[in-house]
Amino acid sequence: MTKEIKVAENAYWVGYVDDRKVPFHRLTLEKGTTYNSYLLKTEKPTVIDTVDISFGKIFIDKLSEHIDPAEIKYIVINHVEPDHSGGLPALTNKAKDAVIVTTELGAKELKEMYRLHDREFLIVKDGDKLDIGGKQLIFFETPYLHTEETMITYCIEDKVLYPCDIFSTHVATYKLFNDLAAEDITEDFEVYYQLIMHPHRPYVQDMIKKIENLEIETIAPSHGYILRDNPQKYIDSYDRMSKPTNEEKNALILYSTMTGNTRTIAKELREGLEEKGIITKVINVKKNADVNQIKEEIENSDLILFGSSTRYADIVGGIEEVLKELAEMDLSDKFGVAFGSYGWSGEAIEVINDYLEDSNIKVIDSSLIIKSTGIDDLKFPIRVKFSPGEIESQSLKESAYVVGDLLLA
Ligand SMILES: Cc1cc2nc3c(=O)[nH]c(=O)nc-3n(C[C@H](O)[C@H](O)[C@H](O)COP(=O)(O)O)c2cc1C
Repeated sequence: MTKEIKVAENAYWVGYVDDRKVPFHRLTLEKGTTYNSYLLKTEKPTVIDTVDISFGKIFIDKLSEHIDPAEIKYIVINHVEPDHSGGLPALTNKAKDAVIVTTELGAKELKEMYRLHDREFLIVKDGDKLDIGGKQLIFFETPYLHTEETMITYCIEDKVLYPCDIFSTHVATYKLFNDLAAEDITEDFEVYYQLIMHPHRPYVQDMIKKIENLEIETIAPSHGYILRDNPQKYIDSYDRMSKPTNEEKNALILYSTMTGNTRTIAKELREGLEEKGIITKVINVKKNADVNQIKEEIENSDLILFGSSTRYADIVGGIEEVLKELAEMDLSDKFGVAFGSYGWSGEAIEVINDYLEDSNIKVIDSSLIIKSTGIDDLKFPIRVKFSPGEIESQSLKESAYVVGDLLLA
């Protein structure tokens, strides 16, 4: 039995300290990590997040030092990734009647991941409250921090924020409170932010707005240190690191069209990029366009989006004349994206992508987006059948946001 770690009155850490060199997001966590789970021992005992999927049994043993797991009434899952929800199969096995509290998307994903279709779920939205008998919890949706379904939990009576991955550090230690740390934790804290949160920094700003009126005495995240000494310092640090930079970024959208559908795509992409603060220029590249002038525009841009519709399996307008030049240019510091409207096969988009691949531009494709952001429902190159409808327009905006974030990272 390890020493009791108490976060607040009747609130205990029931996590696991993983002192291996932990493989994580294609990195190795040299200092290991912890999976922080918390037990609120109220009239309706509640567990907030669990541990990595490899440590289900140890987790139940740890929890059993405080309570018979069968007594658990609520299991709050802030974030479905298996390093936090992985103890759920072991816990639900013991806590037969516990209700799982999470977001709508979280519930959908958990049911699939752990075959929990028969379990009772309580779906919560931004600002919803839950009385757990002696303490009240409030939930806030914090999408993309770190994945789309994520939320955070605040305990009103204890003034403790349980933000899951947000405000975490990767370090294996039983001295879990920041004031007990043997060394300055700033670097570990900031490195974690840069790796996990920074690609989603507009959402960090949204999250900070949601918590700014909460009285927070302790931040109890899901990895590493529990921040009870000056928690505001860490919120301010996230605010500072996630603020948009003044460094100007330029995008160029080049397209060719027959009837205007690809122009509409270009317009949606431009609007999305501009919402991200990226200065965006759009050029309709007609036959006999001035290729040298367009090359100059490319040189001055950080991101170039090349679009064409498909006509008899081929590219339209004058854009291919520009594409032919790319292999001879140094584009190694630039990102490139292919897009276009099509009817049934859309070869032009793929041929554009081939031109990009044959140059040294950094081609944004689905693989790169998944690896850098974890987002898998936006497809690159960007393909739209005929004219974009409402759903496609929204998706184009989101694609622009993701590309914009990549550019600003
Ligand atoms: C003459 C002609 C040929 C076309 N050939 C193809 C084709 O080979 N493959 C395809 O996917 N779509 C084909 N389309 C459909 C267009 O790509 C589609 O209508 C697209 O939305 C047009 O976009 P735009 O307005 O930007 O030119 C063809 C359309 C026309 C008028």
